[in-house]
Amino acid sequence: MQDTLRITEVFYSLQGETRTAGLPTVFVRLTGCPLRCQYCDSAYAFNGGTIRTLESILEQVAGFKPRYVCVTGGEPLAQPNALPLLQQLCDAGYEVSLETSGALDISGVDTRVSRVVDLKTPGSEESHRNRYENIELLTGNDQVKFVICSREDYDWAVSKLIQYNLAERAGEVLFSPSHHQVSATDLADWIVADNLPVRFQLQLHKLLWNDEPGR
Ligand SMILES: C[S@@+](CC[C@H](N)C(=O)[O-])C[C@H]1O[C@@H](n2cnc3c(N)ncnc32)[C@H](O)[C@@H]1O
Ligand SMILES: Nc1nc2[nH]cc(C(=O)O)c2c(=O)[nH]1
Ligand code: SF4
Ligand SMILES: [Mg+2]
Repeated sequence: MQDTLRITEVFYSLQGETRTAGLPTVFVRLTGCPLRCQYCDSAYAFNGGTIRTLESILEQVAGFKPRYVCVTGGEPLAQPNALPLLQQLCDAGYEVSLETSGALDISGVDTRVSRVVDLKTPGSEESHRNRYENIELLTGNDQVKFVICSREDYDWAVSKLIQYNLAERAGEVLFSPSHHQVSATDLADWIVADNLPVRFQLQLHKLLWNDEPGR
């Protein structure tokens, strides 16, 4: 039996988020997620997908000749074979990032991978799933993201930033507005007013291509 993963899509686009925003990137979107964030823009990846061998995924990625590869979902870490996929992508020489909800243990992820851990805010309605043990594992190669739905979420994110000293612990702390749920301008103004050591980000792919899957 070969190693397999359930995959929703593999596509080439510009990275819309995180510290490599704007750079051409291959996305591997794994199917399935144990969470149900109220804002999820990738609910089409909850079900369906195709069972594929790691070999066939690596071959398709190689066809794009990328520098950057982003493994996302769904929740990638819900499939055990995400770990060998990440390792083999690193072995192939790509700069690899992983988007994860932080609800599952990140300790087995190859240390060459930039782990983008989304600390789920109360507004997501999944904050009870946060696995705070993950925070101690973060290094300067990793990123922490807050997707903010309201002023209350912003205040909560600031309290976690301070409590866990996240700006020192992680390479980047990202504050992103939940799409159309909070004013991006308000969020930007709050960050400036509070002189926060965080990076504001907008989902570039939504500005460029609205909300089409595979972009
Ligand atoms: C679709 S998730 C997949 C990876 C993983 N399940 C997670 O939540 O990090 C990728 C990123 O998109 C963010 N996201 C999803 N829907 C969003 C929305 N409506 N507005 C802003 N960010 C969103 C998530 O919070 C997460 O950081
Ligand atoms: N262009 C583009 N950039 C992205 N960065 C993270 C994405 C995701 O869905 O996880 C994503 C996506 O879906 N598209
Ligand atoms: S954890 Fe990620 S994929 Fe799962 S529901 Fe939340 S945003 Fe969507
Ligand atoms: Mg997306």
